[in-house]
Amino acid sequence: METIKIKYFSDEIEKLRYIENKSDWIDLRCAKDMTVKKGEFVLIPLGVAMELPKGYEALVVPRSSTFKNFGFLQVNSMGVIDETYCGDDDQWFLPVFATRDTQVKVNDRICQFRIVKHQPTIEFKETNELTGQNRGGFGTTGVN
Ligand SMILES: O=c1ccn([C@H]2C[C@H](O)[C@@H](COP(=O)(O)OP(=O)(O)OP(=O)(O)O)O2)c(=O)[nH]1
Repeated sequence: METIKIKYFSDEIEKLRYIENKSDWIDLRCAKDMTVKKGEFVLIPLGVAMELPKGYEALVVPRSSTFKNFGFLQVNSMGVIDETYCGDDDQWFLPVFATRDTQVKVNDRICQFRIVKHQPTIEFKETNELTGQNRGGFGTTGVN
């Protein structure tokens, strides 16, 4: 069990909950009503800032239903919340592109996150030749 210190920027959103036995990804909510025009890029405030456990970062992705419900595409594909993003004003945001005129309401569940451990320290060692077997190049295994 890990503990996350969390600050809410809105009284109108429900508190985050870890739900057991379903999916361990945790839903995040939109912190204000927003009307967005087709073709616009906006940062959706998620109404929370957190101090992640030491040695962890958080990954933010859309819910499966986000595109169907709102027509939003997450422009960075996956948000990475660094452990150092832990200040009092460090609210989490979801950067999105609206593919149609749309509305999102305060407290709507818009995306989800989980925490993951940092990768180990990595040293790059340059070589002129790799000894592994070639796979045939990018995208060569076909569709079946
Ligand atoms: O979808 C996202 C991605 C990032 N962040 C916050 C947390 C993260 O720690 C910080 C910086 O993100 P990142 O390092 O990916 O962005 P950058 O473009 O490299 O900006 P910076 O110069 O602030 O590092 O912004 C979000 O709130 N939502």
